Amino acid sequence: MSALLKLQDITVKGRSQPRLDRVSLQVDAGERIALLGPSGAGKSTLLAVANGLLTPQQGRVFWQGEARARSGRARRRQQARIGTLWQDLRLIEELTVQQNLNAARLAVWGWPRALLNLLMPLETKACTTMLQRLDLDPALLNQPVSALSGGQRQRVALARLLRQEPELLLADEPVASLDPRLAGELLTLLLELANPPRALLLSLHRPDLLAGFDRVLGLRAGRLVFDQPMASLEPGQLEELYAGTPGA
Ligand SMILES: Nc1ncnc2c1ncn2[C@@H]1O[C@H](COP(=O)(O)OP(=O)(O)OP(=O)(O)O)[C@@H](O)[C@H]1O
Repeated sequence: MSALLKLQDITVKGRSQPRLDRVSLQVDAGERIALLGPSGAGKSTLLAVANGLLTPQQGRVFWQGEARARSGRARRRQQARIGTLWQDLRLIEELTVQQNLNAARLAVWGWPRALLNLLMPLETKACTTMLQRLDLDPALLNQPVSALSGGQRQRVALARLLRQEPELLLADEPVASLDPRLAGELLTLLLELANPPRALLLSLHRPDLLAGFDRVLGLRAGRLVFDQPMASLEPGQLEELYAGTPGA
């Protein structure tokens, strides 16, 4: 498999200690990776470096073998290949489902088409297909997001993510605030959507939900303490990862 994302010796400084401390890892096409670690370990920071929102003080980031562009069109083009599912979903409440889905295309559309989409939502057929793929009724396309249930919102957020046509999916603790049923459903969906060659890197607080992942990373105090196939993870490694933290 080929490398999608490579982080090399990444350090992000923090107030008293580094948020990430010389972290190196690679995400290959088709991998489904769970990122574990106690609160404050640096999981969100690592995902922010991965999606390009945060530039590390030290180290290098490569996307498909090329050094990450510092700014401009090349950077946006690289970032458009990486889709992020945020814990709070970041849907735009007052806009319709279709306008929200199309928000995923703004990076490639340019502003005239983006403006037109606000007046007259575009690409209805592609949006309908996306909703159907996520078992949502296409009649929802014209509904404002504010009218949807919690479960529908999650699926719309996933549909928007897919509409971006990313090669790498990132998700920052997507199940943290969900009841067990919704959490299980969302993880199953994400694992299904991350079908090869697409890859998934997902941070998680819950080691009980690791089924279906190929690889697991353990982060503690900004350091990568393990990076291995899921099948070889030992219970003792989890105990050590969470030792001395609340709830451990
Ligand atoms: N914007 C920021 N500026 C400075 N330090 C920050 C900032 N955001 C987070 N930190 C610090 O960086 C460290 C890592 O935080 P991060 O949010 O990446 O951890 P996390 O593993 O995602 O935690 P959680 O599971 O609680 O979300 C923590 O010590 C945190 O206080």
